[in-house]
Amino acid sequence: MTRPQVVLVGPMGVGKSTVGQLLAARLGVGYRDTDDDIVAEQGRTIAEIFVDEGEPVFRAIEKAAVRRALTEHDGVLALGGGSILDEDTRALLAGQRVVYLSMDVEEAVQRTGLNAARPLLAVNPRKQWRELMEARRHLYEGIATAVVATDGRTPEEVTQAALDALELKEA
Ligand SMILES: Nc1ncnc2c1ncn2[C@@H]1O[C@H](COP(=O)(O)OP(=O)(O)OP(=O)(O)O)[C@@H](O)[C@H]1O
Ligand SMILES: O=C(O)C1=C[C@@H](O)[C@@H](O)[C@H](O)C1
Ligand SMILES: [Mg+2]
Repeated sequence: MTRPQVVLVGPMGVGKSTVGQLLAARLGVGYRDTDDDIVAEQGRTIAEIFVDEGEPVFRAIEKAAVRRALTEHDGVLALGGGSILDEDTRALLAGQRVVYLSMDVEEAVQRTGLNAARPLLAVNPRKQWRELMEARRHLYEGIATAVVATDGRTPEEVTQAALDALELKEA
């Protein structure tokens, strides 16, 4: 069994995939993303899983995917934005190096826009994002080793801030 060097959490569109890949390159390790794992394993998009089977089934698939990735991957791991809703998943994250990437609502709307690939933001992105964050902010903060604000920062600046916050050295 192994464990990731860094786990990235945060809401949809905050830059987990973008920053995760930059961080992995800087650390000289691999990058993995549980949303990508789910799409590969299921052979369909996340939006399709939500439409075909509903959110509870997606969450069960996600929980298994996160558990697997946390024990298999030793690089940078980005989790789906809602994965921290699960209590068992939060327990697995205790003791790991977890970075919460944060942003405010205006930045969120700019980054996610009206992107139909994000089923939870499909109707009224600004209102839905605010509601999601009211329910989740304390969960992200509760499991984070470090909180890195991404507003007004380039992906490279966010990556540097994460390395600094974790006091990690580059490869
Ligand atoms: N620091 C940043 N500044 C500006 N734009 C950014 C930044 N980081 C990411 N982006 C842009 O925001 C969008 C979402 O980024 P990304 O896909 O990395 O987020 P994510 O957290 O992985 O989202 P998802 O929840 O869909 O997995 C992309 O278009 C990306 O280019
Ligand atoms: O925040 C969420 O609940 C989600 C985030 C994405 O990463 C995907 O896992 C999916 O769109 C759900
Ligand atoms: Mg992503």
